[in-house]
Amino acid sequence: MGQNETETYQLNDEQRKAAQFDGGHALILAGAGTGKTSTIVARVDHLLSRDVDARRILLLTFTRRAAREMRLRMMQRSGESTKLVSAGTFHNFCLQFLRRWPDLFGCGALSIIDRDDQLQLMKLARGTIVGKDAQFPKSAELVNYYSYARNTNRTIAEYLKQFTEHDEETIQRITGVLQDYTKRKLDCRYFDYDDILQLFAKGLHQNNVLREKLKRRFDHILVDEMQDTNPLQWLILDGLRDPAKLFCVGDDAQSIYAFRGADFKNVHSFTDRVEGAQVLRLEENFRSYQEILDVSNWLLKQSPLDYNKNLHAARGRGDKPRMLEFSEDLEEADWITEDLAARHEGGTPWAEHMILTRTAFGARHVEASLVMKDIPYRFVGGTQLLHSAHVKDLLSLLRVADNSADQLGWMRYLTLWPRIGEKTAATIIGKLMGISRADMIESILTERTKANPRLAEAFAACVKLLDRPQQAITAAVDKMTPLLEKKYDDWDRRSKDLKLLERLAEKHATIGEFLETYTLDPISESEASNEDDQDVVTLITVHSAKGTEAPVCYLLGVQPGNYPHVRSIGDDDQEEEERRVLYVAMTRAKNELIMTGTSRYQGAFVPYHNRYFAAAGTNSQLYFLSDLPGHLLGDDLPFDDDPFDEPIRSYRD
Ligand SMILES: Nc1ncnc2c1ncn2[C@@H]1O[C@H](COP(=O)(O)OP(=O)(O)OP(=O)(O)O)[C@@H](O)[C@H]1O
Repeated sequence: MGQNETETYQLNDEQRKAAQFDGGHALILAGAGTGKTSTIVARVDHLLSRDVDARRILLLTFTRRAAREMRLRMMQRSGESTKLVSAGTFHNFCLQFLRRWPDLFGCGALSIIDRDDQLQLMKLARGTIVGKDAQFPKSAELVNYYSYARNTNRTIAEYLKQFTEHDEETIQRITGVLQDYTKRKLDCRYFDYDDILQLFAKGLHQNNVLREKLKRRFDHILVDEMQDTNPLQWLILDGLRDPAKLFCVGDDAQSIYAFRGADFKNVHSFTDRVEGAQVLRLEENFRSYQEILDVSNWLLKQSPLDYNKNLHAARGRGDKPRMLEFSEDLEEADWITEDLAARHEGGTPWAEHMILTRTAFGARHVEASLVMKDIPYRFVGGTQLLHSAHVKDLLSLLRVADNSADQLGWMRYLTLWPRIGEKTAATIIGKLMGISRADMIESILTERTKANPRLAEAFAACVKLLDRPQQAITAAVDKMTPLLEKKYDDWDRRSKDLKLLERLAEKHATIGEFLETYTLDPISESEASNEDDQDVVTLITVHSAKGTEAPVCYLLGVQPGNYPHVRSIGDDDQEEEERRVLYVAMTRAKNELIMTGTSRYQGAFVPYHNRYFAAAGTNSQLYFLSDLPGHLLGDDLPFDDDPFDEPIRSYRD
């Protein structure tokens, strides 16, 4: 749904039936744009009208953005009382209870770490257990194994045996590294993304007291994007249901998170797992014109899987999607931004346009062109604000102020200062471990880092401001600016990001909460800087675009090698997921879908996009749109109507 739109329409019969369902558990199987979000919002309204206490409704989403959007729409529809509905991501929901009852879950204070930290920690574990062995899986692969096994609720050994070709000895060594990794994590009181769900699921299923407490907390559990739940998330829902009723909404054709262990069969096997559950369908699409759905329907029909989807448009007919081909990236980018500028000059707000990209990297030419033409934009899924080096430097101080056992944070913070190398830092960290009193830490720092008095001062200042994150950042910036100015040539540009941080922190109650929010659900630089500006173009990765829409959508890089992505070719499941990624992308458009691509692929320049692979010596079937009938597209792709590609019929025939 377009952000901040107020619903002025009536639900159709399918939606009403779903929203007012008064039976037990329900699965709402719905195609793109059929109003899943609207139906969930209407369901909450229905429950409230039946005097269900808002506090006993739980609404789980996959992203913070989706939760925010739901909260806003619930409020618009049903008013203030919806503020009492618990609406958040799976991770936030679980974390809230881990924090509330740490003893019952068996966890104390903790800091959430992101993938970069996981990699660093894994590198240390790999180095200790395996040493130098180029043949042994790299740290990134090990982090993936670790995460995938847990999200699919398997032991590491089980997972490795089933899904990799490693021999028994390697499996044992990998298990050893992962055990060392776990130990390091616990020593530093770190939690990674998956720990949150795992610990919650474990407590829920293995601790009867806890389960009874949790089960009694909610009467209705509403789940958005059910197709993206992984087995661990399913275990959580399963543990919370009965007497609580599940109301799960999903679309198997939009499942694009298999790489995180999501299993869209959770949708298919719902009625087998949840006895007596009913399946309701939503099939009328309210978002797009039929021509956009025709191309999307065609794409799904080519699949060997039966998605059983044939979306029809409530809005009727409009323009056909267009396919534009350029000889290179820059040309593609310039065309898009010129088109945008012309539309804006013609009176269309920037916000009505969305540019979808496969990856942040794949949009760099467009981003550059937007900047050059001064077009305001927000890049959702772009370069993460908290990932840039200078921001990480500053955050290292906040991290150690918040959790003094945070060894990675200390290593970064200490080595920023002159004459403190990794060895010295390691010695200081050794002294600090096990000490939790801030004044004692401060005196060790003062004693050990005499040449850099600001190092301890900055720490002391932040510790005092743990519950005033904005002021803590101001203090940290003040103390660290001379240091960072020297480190970065382009400090003027970088320092602007720190201002952004201060602004973001304003909304949070503690440093811990601030760090946690953006570690769990990262925010991009341009998203942070344009958070409050409404009239901007949205540049967005397809994965982040799920659940959103715009009147005009430009879909970048629609060309062989991208759909399916070359890396997925050969793996049937992955190829199929790629089809769903393209499907999600296409179905975001309300009025106009403009697909663009470049004609360079693997060095081969071929004039027509649907013949690249043949020219590059590759199987043309590997491009999803190679057989797309020309009549489904607008005028820019005259392939099927090519006047030179028709036998001439004699007038005598
Ligand atoms: N009954 C209705 N009448 C008119 N418009 C509707 C109706 N229901 C939903 N819409 C509109 O249709 C669009 C799609 O709705 P929504 O975003 O809820 O769909 P969705 O099923 O969540 O889509 P997706 O899964 O593709 O993200 C929105 O613009 C919404 O305002």
